[in-house]
Amino acid sequence: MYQLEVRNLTKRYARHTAVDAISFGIPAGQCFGLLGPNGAGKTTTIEMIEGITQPCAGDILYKGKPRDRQFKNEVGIQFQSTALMDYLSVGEVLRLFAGLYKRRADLTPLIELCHLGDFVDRDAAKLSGGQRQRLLLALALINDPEIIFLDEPTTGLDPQSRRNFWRLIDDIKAQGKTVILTTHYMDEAQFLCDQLVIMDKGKIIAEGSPEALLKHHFEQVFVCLEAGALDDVQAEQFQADRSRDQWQIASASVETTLQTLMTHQIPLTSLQIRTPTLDDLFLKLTGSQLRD
Ligand SMILES: Nc1ncnc2c1ncn2[C@@H]1O[C@H](COP(=O)(O)OP(=O)(O)OP(=O)(O)O)[C@@H](O)[C@H]1O
Repeated sequence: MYQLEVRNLTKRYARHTAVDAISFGIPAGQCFGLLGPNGAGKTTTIEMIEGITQPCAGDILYKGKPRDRQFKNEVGIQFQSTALMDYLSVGEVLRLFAGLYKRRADLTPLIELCHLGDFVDRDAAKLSGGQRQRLLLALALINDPEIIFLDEPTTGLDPQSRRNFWRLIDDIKAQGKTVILTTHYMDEAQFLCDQLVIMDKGKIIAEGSPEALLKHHFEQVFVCLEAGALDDVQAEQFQADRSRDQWQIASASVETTLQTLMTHQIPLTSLQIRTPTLDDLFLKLTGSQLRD
């Protein structure tokens, strides 16, 4: 049985269908990702599951039953901000929120888990972006939830803070909690998620583990050369695609491709070999880049 399941979940706004009869199931203890470009319907989906937005149609089941008080007690939601943070210290915010719940996590290990020990007495309003996200994460964990929802948790963070946050999510997963996140970063999805649903225009266009999805959709790797390495005639001959400032040749056999390039005396000094990513998958499925 899935810990959480949605069936034919649908949300319409006027004539626009933001989420179009999608179904998926999430086993306990996994990191489940909703991946897709802006406007795909990720936030609407997650907000319907959280109970913030009312679906137009479809079912949401928690442990096999419609969501009830138990669901409310056992989930944690990471919000983008809380107004209280402007007036209180980190420790005060945590204690205040802890007081709102019957079921609650022990604060000392929670502060340690979220690396907030050095900031307990600091004004929450004075935290950096990464520290602030860690406090919001700690607040989502304050009722010791079984499932935690994170909506675009690393948007706006610098690369180092993003990586630190990913490690933190791994630690939360190691405690057996289910993590449900939305993201439009394919590297984030690839690093964190056990299972993915890729959405576009309100529909699911692919689902599975990142590894299985890539294996299923790609037999090739990409042989990449700088833009000046091929002229247009050669590019057509090698069926090379222009991607940013590179030529990209999809190759089922790197040896054969390299031999052919050498036979045609193509300069190989800029050569790079790249395995397909979820960005490539999205491009293949929709004809557009995940991030535009
Ligand atoms: N309250 C609303 N009223 C009308 N349309 C809405 C409303 N909320 C969302 N939409 C529309 O529904 C679609 C899906 O939006 P949603 O925010 O779920 O996408 P998303 O995948 O989370 O995108 P992003 O990554 O930009 O947050 C978009 O076209 C959006 O404009």
